[in-house]
Amino acid sequence: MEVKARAPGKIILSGEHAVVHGSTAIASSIDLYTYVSLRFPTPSDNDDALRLQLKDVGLEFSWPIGRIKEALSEKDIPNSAVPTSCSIESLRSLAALVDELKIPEAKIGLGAGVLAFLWLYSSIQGYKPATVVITSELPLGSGLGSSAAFCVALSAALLSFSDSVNLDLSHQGWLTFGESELELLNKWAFEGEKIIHGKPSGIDNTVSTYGNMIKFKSGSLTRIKTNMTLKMLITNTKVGRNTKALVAGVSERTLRHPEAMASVFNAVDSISTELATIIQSPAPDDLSLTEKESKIEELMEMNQGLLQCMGVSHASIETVLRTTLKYKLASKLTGAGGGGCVLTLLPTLLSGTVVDKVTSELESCGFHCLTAAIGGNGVEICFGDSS
Ligand SMILES: Nc1ncnc2c1ncn2[C@@H]1O[C@H](COP(=O)(O)OP(=O)(O)O)[C@@H](O)[C@H]1O
Ligand SMILES: C[C@@](O)(CCOP(=O)(O)O)CC(=O)O
Ligand SMILES: [Mg+2]
Repeated sequence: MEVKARAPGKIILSGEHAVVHGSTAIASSIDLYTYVSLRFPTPSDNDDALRLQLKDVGLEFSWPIGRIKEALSEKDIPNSAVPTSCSIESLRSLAALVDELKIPEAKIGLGAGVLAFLWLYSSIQGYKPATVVITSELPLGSGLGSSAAFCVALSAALLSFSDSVNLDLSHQGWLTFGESELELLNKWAFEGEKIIHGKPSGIDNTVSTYGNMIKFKSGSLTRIKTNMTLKMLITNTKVGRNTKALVAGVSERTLRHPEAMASVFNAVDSISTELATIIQSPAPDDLSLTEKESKIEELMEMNQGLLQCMGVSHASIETVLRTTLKYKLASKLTGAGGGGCVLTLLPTLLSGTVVDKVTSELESCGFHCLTAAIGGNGVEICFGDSS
């Protein structure tokens, strides 16, 4: 029996970083997914290893299952119903296993993902041999939430073969979880994100779990019902960066300038609140669609300015901002910044010719533009053949 899970990536429309410090943020899922397939060997396979294939980076690892048990020997019997943080001791023992893998220096960021995998696997499934295969449509480490999609899809696949969820194994095609199961899965995914990000707000795993658009503040979500279609151009600067380091940098700046940064976070909170009001306001209300879009553009520019104050912009991001401004289009970074992806609002009345021109100018700078549908389902699973 095999299970396949898929979880979407996300864009943050406003409030990244500030959300880690308690401000409101708005995020939406996108139709680019990470897929995790999980298969247990049959007794005749006589296989006693846990195998992990990371297809996107062309790497494959395996551990005799006894080595993982040994590394986590002080741990209680795994309980998939109780999301548990990885202790410092367990993290140290698992990190020693990951060190042995000799991951190439250029791909060293993957170590954190492998650590999160080992923690989630052993906590939810215990010490059983299995093969786990991961593929993704998301660029890794670019601000589109690949780490969260990885943790959410992994938690979904692992939980679907646990005692903690009750699913119809004969269902054909993609299947969603019930509310309490989603809550459990989201909590496990958050534990994985903590290993990858250090201090995540939880917005990325939450939007990947539930899908659509959400307002998120201090760990709690409000689902947003959109009353307008937002179209965004996503430009990947292809400048690599690491969310953990950027989040830590903002926290250090906050320690150095607590009052100034509190004002910055407060301003971001107001921007996100106003953005949510605009997006949710009834379609034919006193603000026309064009007026709504102009307000959103202004809020995006203001948010970008505040992200610069936090120290997470980058020369490549500034190039995207300048380029899109030539076409009177507003942009902001999305995710952790420091490179990665930039969002540009494409207003409803914008002509296709302008979109083509701005795209080709951005691509001539060496960037990669993509369009992704905003919103859509959160995590889903499929038993058997999921093609
Ligand atoms: N498909 C994947 N295969 C392997 N590792 C992944 C995958 N997706 C995410 N990761 C892990 O997540 C890390 C990137 O997370 P992060 O720096 O938060 O950027 P983002 O979440 O914006 O893509 C990678 O370095 C890796 O450890
Ligand atoms: C910067 C932050 O707000 C979002 C990070 O997103 P990403 O990993 O860059 O896709 C961090 C967080 O909220 O946990
Ligand atoms: Mg991430």
